[in-house]
Amino acid sequence: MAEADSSNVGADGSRCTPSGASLTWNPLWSAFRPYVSPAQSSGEYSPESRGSDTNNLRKIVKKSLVPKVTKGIVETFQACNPAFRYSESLNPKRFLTNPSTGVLNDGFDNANSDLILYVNFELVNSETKGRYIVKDALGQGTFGQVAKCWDLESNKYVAVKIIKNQPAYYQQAVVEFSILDMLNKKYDPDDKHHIVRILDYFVFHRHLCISFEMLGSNLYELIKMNHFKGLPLNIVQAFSKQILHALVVMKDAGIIHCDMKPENILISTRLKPPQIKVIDFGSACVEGRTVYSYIQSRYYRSPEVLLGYPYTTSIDMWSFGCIVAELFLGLPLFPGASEYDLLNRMTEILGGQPPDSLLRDAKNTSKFFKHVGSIHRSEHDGTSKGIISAYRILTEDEYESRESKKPAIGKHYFNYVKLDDIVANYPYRKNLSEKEKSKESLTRLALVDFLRGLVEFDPGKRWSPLQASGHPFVTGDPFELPYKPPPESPRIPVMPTTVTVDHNPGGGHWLAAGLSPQVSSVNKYLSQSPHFHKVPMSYGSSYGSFGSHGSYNDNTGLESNYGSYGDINTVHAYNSPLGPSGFNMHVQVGGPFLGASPDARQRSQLSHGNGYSVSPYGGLGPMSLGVSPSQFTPPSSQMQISSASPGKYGPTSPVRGGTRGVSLGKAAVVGQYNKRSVGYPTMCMQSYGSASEHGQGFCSDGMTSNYSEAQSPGHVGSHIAILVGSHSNWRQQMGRANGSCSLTSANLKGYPASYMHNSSTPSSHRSEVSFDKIEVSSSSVPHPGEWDPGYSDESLLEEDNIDSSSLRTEFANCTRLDDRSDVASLACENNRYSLGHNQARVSSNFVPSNQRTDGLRQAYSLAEGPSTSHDTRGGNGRPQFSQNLPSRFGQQSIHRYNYMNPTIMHSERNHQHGQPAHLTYNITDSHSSTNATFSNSMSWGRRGGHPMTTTLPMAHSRKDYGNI
Ligand SMILES: Nc1ncnc2c1ncn2[C@@H]1O[C@H](COP(=O)(O)OP(=O)(O)OP(=O)(O)O)[C@@H](O)[C@H]1O
Repeated sequence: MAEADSSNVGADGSRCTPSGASLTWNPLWSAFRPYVSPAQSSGEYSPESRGSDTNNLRKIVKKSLVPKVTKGIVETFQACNPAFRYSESLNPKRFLTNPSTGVLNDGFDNANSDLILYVNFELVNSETKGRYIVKDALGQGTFGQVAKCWDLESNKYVAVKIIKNQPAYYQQAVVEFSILDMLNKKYDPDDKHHIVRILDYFVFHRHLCISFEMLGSNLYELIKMNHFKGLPLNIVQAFSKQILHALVVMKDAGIIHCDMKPENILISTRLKPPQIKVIDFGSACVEGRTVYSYIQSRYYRSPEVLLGYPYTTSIDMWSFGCIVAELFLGLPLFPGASEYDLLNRMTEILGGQPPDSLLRDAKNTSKFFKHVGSIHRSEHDGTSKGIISAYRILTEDEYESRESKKPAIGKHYFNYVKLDDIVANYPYRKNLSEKEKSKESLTRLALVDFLRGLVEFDPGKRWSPLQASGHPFVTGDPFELPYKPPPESPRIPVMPTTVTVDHNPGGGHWLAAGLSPQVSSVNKYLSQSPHFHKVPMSYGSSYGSFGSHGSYNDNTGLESNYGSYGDINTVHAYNSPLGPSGFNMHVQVGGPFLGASPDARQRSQLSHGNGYSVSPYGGLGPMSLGVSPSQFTPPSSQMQISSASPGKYGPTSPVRGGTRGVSLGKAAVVGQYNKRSVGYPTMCMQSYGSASEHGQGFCSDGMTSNYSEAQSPGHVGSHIAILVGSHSNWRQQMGRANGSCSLTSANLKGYPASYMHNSSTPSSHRSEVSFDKIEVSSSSVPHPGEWDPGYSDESLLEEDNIDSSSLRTEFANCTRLDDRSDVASLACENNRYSLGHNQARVSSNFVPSNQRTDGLRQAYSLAEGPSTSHDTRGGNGRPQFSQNLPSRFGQQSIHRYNYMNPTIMHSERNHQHGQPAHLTYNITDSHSSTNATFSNSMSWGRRGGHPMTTTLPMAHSRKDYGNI
């Protein structure tokens, strides 16, 4: 606008007024000359057009400066220069991946084998032509990245997990996908069981991408937003019920999640009323085929896992109990700084210890217990009766002398020791009438009883999800103690062959559980596949140990094979003539061949190979399902995560790291500490979305009685059934595991075949991976709306719908936020939420739900107290509170559009320093109590007078690697 139009320049070079009057050149005039519309300057000016020009001008002028130069910048430019054209391609890129220098995969990947993402980057499913526009980062971990993407087909946001471009990560993702796909399709087709949905998957530039439904905040964030004061009981009840739904399905399918914790339960805001969903099946395994002994995040780790005892789906119930307690208390029930500390807390708080039968057989018993030889009355039981046991937990000194190191002991945050007292004396919300308090006290009784059935030392007595679902705390029925759960089918005996793999760096388990990356004799049909590639004999040392029947990998090309895997396993693969591309493959672990399809005309038998996966190209490669990526990483390439440097590869949480040592991303990179529990699941793989979905029995548990169910009904498509046909009782749900899932060639076009074959990670690749200097894009990156013309208000709104206000929408329809009383009340009656008033309050002043704002950070650090930064548990500080450091999720400080009003959680509760209100089971009015408590009278908000120290446990930094 400042530049003079050429039409205003006179023939002599002097400036003219619009009317043509010649002027001596005067820059001031040129800068402030009256506006001349294009029509005027082109001579098409007429008095009639003047009005519209002026209106147009007014439109621009009317807007305040900020919108004009921000979201209206294109319009402004065009007003200044009609010839201006906006071109998105000329935009500077806002990178979401760090580092963002392309050094691998033709420049598409950074040094960590992560696809370099930036805002508006397009992911394309080459098969379906589906396009996903990357809008933001949701998470970053060792597995890869999770990006918030706009799905152009559905016009919705989705969360796309983009796996690192490495075989091990790929394989791990296949396991996650396979398990989840089976759960989605076969066990929860109507999406009623609170398990995250998989929407799509594809390979893009050699990266496996899995698209999930977009979810919001997780329960840890929710607790955090409530300043770790715990949630109202009715919310705890509602969430418990929903989580149980998921657990029922998982148990039904024989799937052990292995990493249940608040962080892995996300709130779905699209559903009304808001619901929670369980995510992260990256550690899941199949019951009866458990392999890894080192699983679960520490705070949520069950006694049997801790002690090295065979485990079942009941370990998830233990974790669930811990989650429920944490939802109510706001702090972890067992924030053990070490396993010893964890066990000690369990025995103190619960007043008991694992049964002798467990202690007798668990492999780690001697690490924590002393065998006193005769019946012993435990000191840890506060009751007069004591525990009769031949084992006694070690004292700290004993532990130290036995382990040659002091056990890390964390702080105690509760003013009471016993579970009953902790719950009973937890501060009540303020403004509760006496009547309401007495109602809540009865509900608390129900809660304690509920928790006791979950955090039960004896896995055999621990309630199943179904049994727990009937508890009055969940149903809202009158509570009568003690709750006697209906008998459930006999507990699944853990098969004697269940293997636990040491997490011993020396003895490692590179080849443990999963399936051999190499199988010497390859089924001819496999080898005939144009996409089948024999795995190059390039494996380095294989440290797997499994079974006792000799070397698992009998491939001659293997170098040091330190482990044995048990060659009792037999793999049958056959070609079904009924399916044009039908490969039916059954992997047996011992026992006769079962579940054979009658149409199997040709069959070959593979020995020593119990691990197969589906080649993306349609063939079956000797890849392991549930194989730990680490298995393919020779010791030489082991990587360790510095506890002090939790970068994005650090544990996502203090507890998280504790868990797994696991998997790929997570554990794989931890190298020798890898302890992923994936094993080779009895899993059915089937073409995603193919007609073969109807297949029954391909996921038979391999028992003879399931033979008939293992018949192929003649569907078309690739069926890959991996049967773990054990003689021993594998699980109760005979023949129920008819789910099937697969990643097939058709769906994975473009993925390097070699990745499907358990080939070892090329050393060159490995050497390129640096796990210790990864930083991710930080919250310092400007909001896309600040600079990205492609960013629209609609996208902002869309995001708001997702989890802006994480709770705004999440609970928009169910919360009653009372500003005046500073209590956000949630109306929730047996999962029925009622729309509250004063929603406006939650619509402002949002705080990023997945990113600490100053406010939150401040609040958090206040709670932490000065000592926490010196807390050495896990050796981790709280870098995630730093804006540019990874969050506790082991990911970047995520810049998200979702904001949440922290104040909604700020309601106060009465400070209660009174006498311990010991729980009593003498309920005189039990009938009314529970129901009443679940009525909509519950307030949402923190409790004042938190009985715990204001110093938060280090736990909340979630930086405890838990590998002690
Ligand atoms: N469906 C989803 N909707 C929204 N966010 C998601 C979704 N799935 C995952 N995320 C985000 O991505 C993060 C990582 O996802 P996920 O937990 O599945 O991977 P992970 O392998 O467990 O990662 P980590 O290394 O953090 O354990 C989650 O913590 C969450 O913040």
